[in-house]
Amino acid sequence: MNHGITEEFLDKIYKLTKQFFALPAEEKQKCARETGNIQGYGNDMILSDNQVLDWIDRLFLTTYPQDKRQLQFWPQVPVGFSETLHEYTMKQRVVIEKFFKAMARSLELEENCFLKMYGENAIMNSRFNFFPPCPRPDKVIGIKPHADGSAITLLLPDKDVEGLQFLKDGKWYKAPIVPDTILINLGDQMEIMSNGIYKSPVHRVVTNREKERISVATFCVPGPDKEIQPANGLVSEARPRLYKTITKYAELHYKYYQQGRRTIEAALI
Ligand SMILES: O=C(O)CCC(=O)C(=O)O
Ligand SMILES: [Fe+2]
Repeated sequence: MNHGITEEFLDKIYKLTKQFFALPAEEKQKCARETGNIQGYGNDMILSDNQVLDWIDRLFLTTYPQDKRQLQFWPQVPVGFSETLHEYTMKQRVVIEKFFKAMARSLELEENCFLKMYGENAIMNSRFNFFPPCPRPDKVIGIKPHADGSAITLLLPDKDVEGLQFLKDGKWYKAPIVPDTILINLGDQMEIMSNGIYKSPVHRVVTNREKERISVATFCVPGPDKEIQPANGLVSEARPRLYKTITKYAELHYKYYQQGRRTIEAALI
């Protein structure tokens, strides 16, 4: 809320996402991911033999910095998809900057403290998720329990179909549908920068027998050259430093995710 992006614009993203996934398979395959590349269209990635796959189709695109875009994976149809994604990326950048400043102020830190660590050329990856109806929702999960490996994630959950759940004190709680909202989820790298004051919550997506569901998650990730560590102002004798200095956290995160493990454990001192 108060993100300055109109409901009309968000509706356009929802509509284009639905239109993309409704295309015939051969049309979507034009954006298909190639082996060893995370960008493009495909199912859950297979990284090991005994992995339980998520019930999901996805289109994963790096949207920022612009020279990291691999435009061969950006859909030509539905018409307007790529232009709208570019526009959304630029609007999100404004939200991200404001959000990091507000987070720093909330901890009585200099307002650019997180932004400086996060970097000017931080990466944005947008993941368009499609969860088809699933005949065995009791057995199959849409996205298995995980915490995001980003600093923050800007999420557009489906406007009509629930599915996202958060873990708190050992229990799963449904995230309510709140129209016209971008849900900002804190990722592990924000937990590290805040020395554990802000937590990166574990969440999952459950499947559903009758209805398909979509969501659009934009992961905001510090560039690979950036060192991420607890902000100086948040470390004291009373509150010792909890995490190591980390770089390239995102790479570690993919491995841990597929093993159903929490990456943040690797960062603990
Ligand atoms: O589909 C959703 O609502 C959440 C997606 C999610 O957690 C993710 O893509 O990391
Ligand atoms: Fe997530």
